[in-house]
Amino acid sequence: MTIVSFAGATPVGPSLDTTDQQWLDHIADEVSEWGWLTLDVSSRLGGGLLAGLREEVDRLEESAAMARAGVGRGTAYSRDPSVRRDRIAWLNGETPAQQQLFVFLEELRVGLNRRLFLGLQRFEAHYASYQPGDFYRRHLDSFRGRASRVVSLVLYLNENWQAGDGGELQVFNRESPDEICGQVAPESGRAVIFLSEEVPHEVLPARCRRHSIACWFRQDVVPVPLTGV
Ligand SMILES: O=C(O)CCC(=O)C(=O)O
Ligand SMILES: [Fe+2]
Repeated sequence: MTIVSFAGATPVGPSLDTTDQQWLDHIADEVSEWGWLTLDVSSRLGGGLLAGLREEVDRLEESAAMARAGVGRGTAYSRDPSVRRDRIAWLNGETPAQQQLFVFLEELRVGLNRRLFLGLQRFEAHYASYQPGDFYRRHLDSFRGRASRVVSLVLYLNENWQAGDGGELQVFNRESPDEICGQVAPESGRAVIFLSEEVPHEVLPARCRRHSIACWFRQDVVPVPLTGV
């Protein structure tokens, strides 16, 4: 697995205009109030970039470059198909589409740090592909106190997703985790942002092929070794 860092390469913060600042204010407010939010990022990313990312994941899938995803890390890592069934490919930031996406993610990293003092150092991102019947059972993206994944962002890439196509992201209340507080359809250009350690979530079984990019903003510069911890 390749974990890609992209920290500090583009000095985007000071050049953002008022609209960008208000947009970042809104994200930070919702994250601190509720722990999560959904956003339409299609106009920010542009149809060309979304199409470019879609083409990349299609190509990766066709060339069998996507591998079954696992859960946990170190000795706790397992590929348990009763928990998750998607296939993934890590982004390396080398293609023009990925570079453009990384500029956007970097803006968010800096913007969230300025507003919420989260100390986010870098991000990592992978494409995910769910085939009909695939799901990802309820989970948190990070264990509290590991200072690893702190903020999660999922960007959906599916055009013309219909109500019966399944594959919604079901989000649970961070205060009372049995309470469902939202269902997000994985439509192209929609993103969901949430606190990795706090907000339980699950991907309901998809009935059509479902593509997304999952990103995590992390507090560590390099992963902390798990042995002896
Ligand atoms: O694709 C989604 O909606 C969420 C995926 C997810 O929870 C994960 O990869 O950790
Ligand atoms: Fe997750």
